[in-house]
Amino acid sequence: MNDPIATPRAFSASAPLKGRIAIPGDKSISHRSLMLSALAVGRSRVTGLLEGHDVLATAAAMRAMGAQIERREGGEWVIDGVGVGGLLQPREALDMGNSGTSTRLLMGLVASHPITATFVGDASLSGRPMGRVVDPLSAMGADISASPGGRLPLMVRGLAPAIPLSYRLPMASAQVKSAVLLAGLNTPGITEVIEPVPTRDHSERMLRGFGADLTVDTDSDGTRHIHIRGEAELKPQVIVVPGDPSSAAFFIVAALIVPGSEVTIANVGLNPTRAGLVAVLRAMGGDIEELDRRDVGGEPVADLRVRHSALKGIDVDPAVAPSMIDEFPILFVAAALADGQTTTTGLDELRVKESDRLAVMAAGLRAIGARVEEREDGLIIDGSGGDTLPGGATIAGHLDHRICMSFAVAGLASKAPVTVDDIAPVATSFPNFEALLAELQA
Ligand SMILES: O=C(O)C1=C[C@@H](OP(=O)(O)O)[C@@H](O)[C@H](O)C1
Ligand SMILES: C=C(OP(=O)(O)O)C(=O)O
Repeated sequence: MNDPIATPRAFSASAPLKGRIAIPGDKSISHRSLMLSALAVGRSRVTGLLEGHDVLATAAAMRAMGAQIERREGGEWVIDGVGVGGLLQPREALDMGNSGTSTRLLMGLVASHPITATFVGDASLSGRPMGRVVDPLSAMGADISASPGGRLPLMVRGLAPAIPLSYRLPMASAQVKSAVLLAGLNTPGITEVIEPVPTRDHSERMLRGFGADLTVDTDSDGTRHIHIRGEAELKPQVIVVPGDPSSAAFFIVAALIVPGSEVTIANVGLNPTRAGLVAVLRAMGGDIEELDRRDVGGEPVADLRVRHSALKGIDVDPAVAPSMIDEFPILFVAAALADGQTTTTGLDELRVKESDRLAVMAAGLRAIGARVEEREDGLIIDGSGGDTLPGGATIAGHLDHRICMSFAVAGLASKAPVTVDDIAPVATSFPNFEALLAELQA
């Protein structure tokens, strides 16, 4: 799915960013909208779906397993589901492209259906650990043969009826949680996921919205016990996908670090399990105002007005990490422009994303003149105090959209241009990133 010919792109010191933009739909909610609609009985309609490569990989896979999925003119998606238990054997390998979410959640779905599916992906995805879903899904009875190290390509032979499981998550991962809950959808009895550290809760909200019997009990120490009753019948839904806070993050930081900027980002999802970056940037002195807080599709949403701000370095509490796990690359850029030191810890999970985001961000920021120390589980960054960075380097994006966009934003506050070696990966999550940037620069 990635362009075999690299498309380098240079980003240079920017005039103030001004104006109002709307960012595309939330990637996590878009994946789940397609999967759950494809399992409902009847026709669902989705607007605001993110039409990035990752989500399109999910759409293609659900089609290959029997769902009818169509994009109508005007951007509405219409999905005719097969019903829980009704997924068909795909004829060919499911190409997951660059998408960890597609892979892990779909492995969960296949695990409790009487079908066999092979999962393949690009070079980045093929290096990422799948053992974290192989373990619980095998315990539910799926027969999974993975490549060495628990990697792709791998084959899942589902078991129906599967065996209900009570599973305590060994790492904070919404993908692993969701894989087990989705497997539980077609498993007789109650499947339980025990979540010691809360992660994004879109699966729970949406499963309930589709009519599944799902309950959450929280212990006094915050541990969540999520129960789903299997062999559920899902009812079709009309879904409006809110804007993706992980995409908004790039323009929030861009507006904060480019002098003279004032930008309004419309329709940003602010589910508390996703909104960590806004709180951290405010603690650094960022001027981020919430306008018109409202509810879109069962998720809190607001427009954000962001003005250029003098940022100061802080110690980021590792407890907020799961609520901003994909936003650390762009936070590191903000920290590189702040006054004083920013420390981050507890970020081991960043090493197994589309790239090793700690190593790649540390190397790239150093290459453009920032002062960065890489630790096992985080970065320590001594900021420039608001001065532009030297820039003038070409950054390897390692097939990681968030790395590419982070260095694009860094280029806007650098003396010499910052070149991203291949801009193509941005289309996995944010196809109109460059177009929106150009709008704000016009
Ligand atoms: O469930 C999801 O939609 C996601 C969960 C997170 O991954 P992990 O579960 O690996 O933390 C996140 O990084 C990813 O972009 C999307
Ligand atoms: C980690 C990410 O996605 P995925 O795991 O779905 O590839 C991301 O979008 O930053």
